[in-house]
Amino acid sequence: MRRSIATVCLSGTLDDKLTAAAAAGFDGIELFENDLLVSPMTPAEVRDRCAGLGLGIDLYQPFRDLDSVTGDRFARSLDRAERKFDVMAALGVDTVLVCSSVAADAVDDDDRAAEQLSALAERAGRRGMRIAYEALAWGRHVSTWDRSWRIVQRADHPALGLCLDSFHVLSREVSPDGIAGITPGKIFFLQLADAPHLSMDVLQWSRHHRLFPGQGAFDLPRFVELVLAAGYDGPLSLEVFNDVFRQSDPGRTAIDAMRSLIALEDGLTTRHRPDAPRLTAGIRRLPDPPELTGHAFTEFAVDGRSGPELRSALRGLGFAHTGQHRTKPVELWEQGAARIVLNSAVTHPGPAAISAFAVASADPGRSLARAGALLAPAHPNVREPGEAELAAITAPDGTSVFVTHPGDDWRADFLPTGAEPGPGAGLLAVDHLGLAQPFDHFDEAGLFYHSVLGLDHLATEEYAAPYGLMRSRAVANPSRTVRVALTVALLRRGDWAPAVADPQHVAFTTADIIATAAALDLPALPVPDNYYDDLIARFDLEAGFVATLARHGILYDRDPAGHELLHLYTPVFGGRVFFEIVERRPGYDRFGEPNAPVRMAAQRHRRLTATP
Ligand SMILES: O=C(O)c1ccc(O)c(O)c1
Ligand SMILES: [Mg+2]
Repeated sequence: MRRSIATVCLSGTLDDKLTAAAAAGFDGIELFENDLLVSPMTPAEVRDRCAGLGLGIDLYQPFRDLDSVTGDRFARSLDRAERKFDVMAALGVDTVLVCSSVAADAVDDDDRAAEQLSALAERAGRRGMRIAYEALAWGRHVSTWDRSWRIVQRADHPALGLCLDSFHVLSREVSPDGIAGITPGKIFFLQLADAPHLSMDVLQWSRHHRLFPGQGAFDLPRFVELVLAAGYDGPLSLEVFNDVFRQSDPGRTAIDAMRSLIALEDGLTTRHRPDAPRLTAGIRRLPDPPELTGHAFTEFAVDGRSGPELRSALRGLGFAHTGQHRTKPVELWEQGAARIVLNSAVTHPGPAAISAFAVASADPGRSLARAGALLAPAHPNVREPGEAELAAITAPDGTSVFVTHPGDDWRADFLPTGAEPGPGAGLLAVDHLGLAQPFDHFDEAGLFYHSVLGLDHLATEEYAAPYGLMRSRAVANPSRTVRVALTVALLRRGDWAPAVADPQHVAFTTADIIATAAALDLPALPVPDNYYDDLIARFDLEAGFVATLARHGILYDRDPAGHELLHLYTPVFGGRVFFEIVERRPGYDRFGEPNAPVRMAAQRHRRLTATP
């Protein structure tokens, strides 16, 4: 199907927006009137510019407050419309979006609205144009899709149809099911936007918090299937009002937008409905995401200062330095199936950082083909002759994501040091990575990991930490052998809050955290007694058990179904990274989020009191 994007989704001048939309591969745009008004280009120049970029203009929008007004005002609206039809003719666009009236004096009368829309459609039709009528969720009287459809039916004019906007439909209580029964050909335009669940005024929700499909809480695949069931075969067009996107590099936003549409289309075809072949005739499919079998390795970039600190931390955790890269200053450290790579070939010295991680895929070629189809940038791989071919993509925060074979052929690039990975402290494998994200790319990152690697979104959690509100959203594969917890500070202002609010970490699993804790040779993280007092109160735990936890600085969480997590954190090393050790009791599928503020305060406290 045709893929389009409203200019209002993108930042910059009209020319910036068109260039970005074209570069991301869109077929067309919805031209938002304001973008034309502020542009020095004439409508004919805009038409030529779009044509030169291979973009069609699929919709002109919006025309406001036409319907339901009283006599005089309506006559003026018709004159105003004729002028806009002139502009549309020069632009070469044949459909205009008319949104339901928000005017204080709008009349609550479907017959009158139908009559007026029909009169407008008559004028549009004479010029070969069409009116797409959209019920704004905050329309004065017409605020639901079903009411706008009743009015369009009543008007019964061939040049009048509906514009359905997923935000307006799904933000209201009215069920969307009836959309499948709309007369074929009467949906003139489809606008797509996702949004998080928020309990707030619907206009504010729409104007500030819309997201691209797959980034919010709406069931867009189902919505699109209903629209396709009604015979719609026009563009899938994104219309996302979002405060961050309005200020972000439009080239990047347009790629994020295109990725969301590609993933949405792909999600449609995988729904097994009896009428699926007919519904999805024009839909493009991606290679299915292959099964991921685990974290292969995690790479830290270190420099002369952070490197020694991390080496000593890994030793304290029971890791052994088992391999040295054949050609690069890169070390392999191992314990059980947990592998850490320390890369000293950093170009920008600074705090240690998770620069890359590798996941093992049942079919790396197919994983990468899918990533490419979803516009994931390929990571340039500098490889010497004879070295393993390690393909990688770059995640939105710049982290490289390698996709390896389950057989670990990448290890051939490391010469054994002779050190054997002994039992260490009982660490078995990587449980998850904690990757702090820049605020502006948090939603993009969630969609990236979900669509590119086929990781499912787990619940989003928010918690109040000492230096600000944090949001965490984890993604994981179905077998939970790959988990990534994305976190973000919901606001970053001034320089009071220390950068320690944004560290990254690797969490390892153990089968017995008390034995592991006893075997560690690391500085402890001071967990306050207040925390343990509260544990007893909150969870009704045995005092003796809690005393054991306290002795080792182990934290505890229990989900509502009674599944338990025991975990401990290390201090921050190398300026920006720390480790976690988890003992997940069967059934626990979270990340101990309630304990994150305790960890942050303790890490901060230790920084202030520890001698370097
Ligand atoms: O917020 C608005 O005004 C507005 C305008 C046009 C649309 O298509 C829409 O969904 C919202
Ligand atoms: Mg809309």
